[in-house]
Amino acid sequence: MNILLDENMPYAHQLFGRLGAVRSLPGRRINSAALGQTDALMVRSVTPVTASLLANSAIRFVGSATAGTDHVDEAWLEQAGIGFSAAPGCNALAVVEYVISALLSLGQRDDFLLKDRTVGIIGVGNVGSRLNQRLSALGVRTLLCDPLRADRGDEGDFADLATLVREADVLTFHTPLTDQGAYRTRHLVDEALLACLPDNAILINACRGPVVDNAALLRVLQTGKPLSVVLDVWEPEPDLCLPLLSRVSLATPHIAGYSLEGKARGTTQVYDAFSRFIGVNDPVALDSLLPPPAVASVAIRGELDESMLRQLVHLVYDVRRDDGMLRRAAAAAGEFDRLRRDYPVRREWSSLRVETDNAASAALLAELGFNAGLAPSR
Ligand SMILES: NC(=O)C1=CN([C@@H]2O[C@H](COP(=O)(O)OP(=O)(O)OC[C@H]3O[C@@H](n4cnc5c(N)ncnc54)[C@H](O)[C@@H]3O)[C@@H](O)[C@H]2O)C=CC1
Ligand SMILES: O=C(O)C(=O)[C@H](O)COP(=O)(O)O
Repeated sequence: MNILLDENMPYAHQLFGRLGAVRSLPGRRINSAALGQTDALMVRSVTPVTASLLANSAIRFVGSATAGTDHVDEAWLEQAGIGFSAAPGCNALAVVEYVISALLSLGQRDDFLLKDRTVGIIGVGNVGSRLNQRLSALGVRTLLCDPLRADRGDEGDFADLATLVREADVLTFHTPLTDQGAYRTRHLVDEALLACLPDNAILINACRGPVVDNAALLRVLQTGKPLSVVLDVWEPEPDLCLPLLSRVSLATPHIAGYSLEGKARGTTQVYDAFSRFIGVNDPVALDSLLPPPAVASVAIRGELDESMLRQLVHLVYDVRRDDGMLRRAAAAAGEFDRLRRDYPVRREWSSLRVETDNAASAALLAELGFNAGLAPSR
């Protein structure tokens, strides 16, 4: 069995090596000539998986260690009889932690409390629903927009996008990138929507670059309209529009989902799916792979306020580090992908043990996903 891997998949050599001969390549260099006699291909989001890649290949299975699947022609794979699995939800918590870090950072910069803001979440799937749960635990008012779920009759209070634009202080987008049908998301944020945003609104895109019309966004920012913009994803990638970069509040190189846990879960989910596909029963426990975190525990006292929460959140992950990294490197060719390839180890909140002497704080921290414990006060 010959297996070709995207090089940006932690633990993949170790795991897929149990099933066959493995080699890896940068995702953007995986093309039909590179496939040779490969039987199974494991990609991330930068490799378009289409008929032109696979039509004359021996590939029987494709895994994508990502939540998004807009790079994969799933209909073609199905009619070609090629197995496929993505990794739904693998990095949802990482994106949530990215968004909350961004909001707490902007709150510190602009002197507002998150709990006084209304956050509109567009796309209430794996990321959006977890973001809603954590923000609600923090007492933040949220408004939810997911017309597919609303039309399906899912439980929940769903509003339309126009309501969120009117009523929310923050709009954060967590939809797939789609081009067809009533729910298409390409350029969901266009010039008309941007014009309707109230002054001082916060716009976050951590899903796919083209969900926001980047040229329209630049034009609006150039007029001096006061907006705070957080962009993790760009239109197009890996090319960066430097004038846009210079006008956004936080800019990162498509790493919102790049916690070690998130990337490792992506690998294990496609490993489990491929194992099942070839009839091997060898499930992998994520915890058996992960190293201990650099910062393992911390003790706090008293009631948790937003400033203390910000410090805890940023002890684990601070989006401003990645913003600085991108701004320092952005002008040079190839840096967007290099920053992603050499991304430093980043852990999720669950990796931090927080001991507190306050029962309410312990309960809140546990609800937020920290490894919280109540310690007797001394
Ligand atoms: N920046 C990053 O590193 C990451 C980006 N992503 C992107 O974020 C997207 C969302 O991730 P998940 O929540 O895991 O996906 P998901 O598939 O669990 O949820 C997506 C939700 O968006 C909804 N939706 C679809 N069209 C919509 C529309 N027109 N308006 C409002 N809602 C709509 C769907 O009904 C679904 O509930 C992924 O498709 C991927 O493209 C995901 C993970 C990491
Ligand atoms: O899972 C997704 O969807 C993502 O956007 C990934 O976090 C992106 O990572 P790469 O596939 O570009 O390494």
